[in-house]
Amino acid sequence: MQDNKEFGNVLIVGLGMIGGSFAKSLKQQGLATLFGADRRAGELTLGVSTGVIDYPAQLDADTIQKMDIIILATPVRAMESVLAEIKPHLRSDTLLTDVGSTKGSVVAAATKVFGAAPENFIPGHPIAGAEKSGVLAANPHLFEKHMAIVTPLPDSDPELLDRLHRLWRAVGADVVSMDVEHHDHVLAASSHLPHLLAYTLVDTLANADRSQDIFRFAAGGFRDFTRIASSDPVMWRDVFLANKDATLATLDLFTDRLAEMRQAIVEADGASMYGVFTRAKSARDHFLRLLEQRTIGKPQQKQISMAVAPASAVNGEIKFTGDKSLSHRALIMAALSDGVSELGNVDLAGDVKITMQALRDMGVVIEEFGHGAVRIHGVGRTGLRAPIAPVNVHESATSLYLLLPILAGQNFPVEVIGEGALLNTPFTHLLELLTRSGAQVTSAPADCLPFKVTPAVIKSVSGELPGSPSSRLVSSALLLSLYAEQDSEFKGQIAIDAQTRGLFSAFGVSMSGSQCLKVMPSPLEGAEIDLPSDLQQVIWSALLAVLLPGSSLQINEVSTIGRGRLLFDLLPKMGVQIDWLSEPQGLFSTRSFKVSFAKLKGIHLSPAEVYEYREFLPLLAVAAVFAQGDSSFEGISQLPYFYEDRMTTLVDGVNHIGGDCQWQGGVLHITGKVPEGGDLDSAGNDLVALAFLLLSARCRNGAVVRDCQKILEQIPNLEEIAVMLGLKASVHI
Ligand SMILES: NC(=O)C1=CN([C@@H]2O[C@H](COP(=O)(O)OP(=O)(O)OC[C@H]3O[C@@H](n4cnc5c(N)ncnc54)[C@H](O)[C@@H]3O)[C@@H](O)[C@H]2O)C=CC1
Ligand SMILES: O=C(O)C(=O)Cc1ccc(O)cc1
Repeated sequence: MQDNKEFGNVLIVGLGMIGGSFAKSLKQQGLATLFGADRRAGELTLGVSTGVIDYPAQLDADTIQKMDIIILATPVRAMESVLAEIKPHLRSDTLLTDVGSTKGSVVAAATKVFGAAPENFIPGHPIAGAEKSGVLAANPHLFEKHMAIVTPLPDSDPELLDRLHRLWRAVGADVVSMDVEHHDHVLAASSHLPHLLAYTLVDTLANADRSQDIFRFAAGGFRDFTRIASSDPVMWRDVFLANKDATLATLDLFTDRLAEMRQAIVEADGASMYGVFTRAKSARDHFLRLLEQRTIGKPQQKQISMAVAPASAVNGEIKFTGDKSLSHRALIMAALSDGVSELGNVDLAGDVKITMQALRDMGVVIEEFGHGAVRIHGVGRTGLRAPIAPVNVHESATSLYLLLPILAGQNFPVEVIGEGALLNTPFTHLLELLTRSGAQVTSAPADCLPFKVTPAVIKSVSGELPGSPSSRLVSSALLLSLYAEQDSEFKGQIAIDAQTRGLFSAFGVSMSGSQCLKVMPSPLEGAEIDLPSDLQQVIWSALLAVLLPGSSLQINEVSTIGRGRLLFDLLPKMGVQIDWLSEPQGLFSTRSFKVSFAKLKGIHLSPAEVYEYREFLPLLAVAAVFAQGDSSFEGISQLPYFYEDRMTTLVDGVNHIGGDCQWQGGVLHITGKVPEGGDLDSAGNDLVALAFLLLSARCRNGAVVRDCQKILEQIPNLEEIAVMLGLKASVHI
């Protein structure tokens, strides 16, 4: 027997599917010498012959005393008698653990047997399994990319806890730690209740009249829903005997909801049913994506690049999905309205999905009809419902800026959490805006997420906004003003663009004044709005046509107010010729136009222009790279820091592939010059990536744009659009 293996001698008591899978993985990796004990001798014989264990064993003094690790893998109610057998011979430095599906009962059994749970006993539970049982179902890969929960007790030995973590990691699991009671409540809902429902459903139908036909014509749904009713009956009987209270609590909750569904059917209340189904569908879709990330590997860690070969010409006609920023805000305002809104051409990708999920979690019914058509059943300004879990804005700063002000105006407390880079971002200006208006928001240190929002009276949102406000901060202020007791008056820097005014007026909110803007809080009315094309994509494709000789591109339904003024004011100054094909129409003065190849001229942007067009600076800078003569952008350093970061990444990329951009005294100077091409790193910034794709199309040798995950999340059909326009772009993972 070798004892130089990392985990030494390991004994599995209960060599069934889970114990066998564990043993097989350790044995195949050569990490331990495996012993198996089972009350069924046949399982041990099979265990040896199929290479799951090295030796069959008894729970006698000789065996127990030479073990470094003992893992209990019997059904949970058998563990007490197994512990009693082991106790007399157990060494204090042997790690004693288990894999049982309930934890309170196992701790109670150990306490009963030992007087108090010993320091070397640390319970565990893999969240991986199958409806199979027995050692022949052992699968050494069962735990890979799944979670294993450990529930250390107050006196657990830290060194042995460390060994338990290493043990689970060795079989491929991600280890999480939680307390016993929490474990039993969470698992009662996520695992025990579904098994109870599956067993009961199959049993009900199997004994029903017409049961033959019910099973004969059972569609895929029945099979999916009831797979787990093939699980081991002894194991599951034990689970429900062992986790009685937590299972009853979740079962009662479910029974109440089922009764509500029954009532909805009695009353033919389609709206309620639809609400539950849409919420459940989107919650599950969202949850499945998270699960996929766990099992397939996290996509945000995958590097996605786009290679662009020098392109010839772009031609044809195109209409883009709706403006992202308007989509976000229109959804929120519709959700807060006292009626039903019909929105068309909404961009439902990327960050907008996160906002939508949060609204659904708070009781808003959103119907999707494809191609960006949605119907939203508004709940009124203060009609959101407290979500079951914290509101998660993931990595979307926009969702945070738009949701936080409306959460501040609700009458329930709520926690807001985020992920990734957002967790290290201070939101000082946003918090300042909210708290000085009377909102109650507390944050983690350094103004970072998570935030706790408690109900409070919003007094007024008046005054100057902190710093040189970002577009998001302006939106936060406007949304917050919907909750203010008094009219809000904005002064100074803040210029509310015509699109925003249009959006607010569509929902019945009036604004007056231009220098000193007043927002009168009032109930919102449901609206019918068709959103204009996304302006980033419009400007991107228009510049693509302008840069590539032989191009002629028609772009449909573009808003020509607000930032849409770019098309009238700024681009023509650079030599772009816009041929308007239709008269302005509707709320956003939407028009179609044609744009063709043109020789660009350098441009000088004042600080006011830089502020107004701050979201478009990366695209404008790339246009300047290909323009004749010099360009300069003043005042970038006075913008919120992330605009400057964005431009720094852009400038580094341009210079890296042979362009000529220089910062002098805070002014960005760009000398027109066609770069050679090469590698462009967008550092995960979506707008920089979009600008780099434009840059690549016209470089001498094409280029590869790195780190395109975010832009592909925001514009999922970007590759398709590029190909449709005639751009030679391809995605590489
Ligand atoms: N099946 C699953 O998907 C999962 C099960 N678990 C837990 O893992 C444990 C084992 O489950 P499975 O491997 O699925 O069951 P299994 O039925 O495949 O294996 C259990 C084994 O324990 C043996 N056994 C029963 N009483 C015994 C006793 N007093 N002394 C010695 N051996 C005894 C049985 O003969 C059998 O071989 C259970 O506690 C269960 O709650 C945890 C996660 C997933
Ligand atoms: O087969 C399935 O889908 C399961 O649900 C597996 C499972 C069963 C019991 C557990 O305690 C953990 C996982």
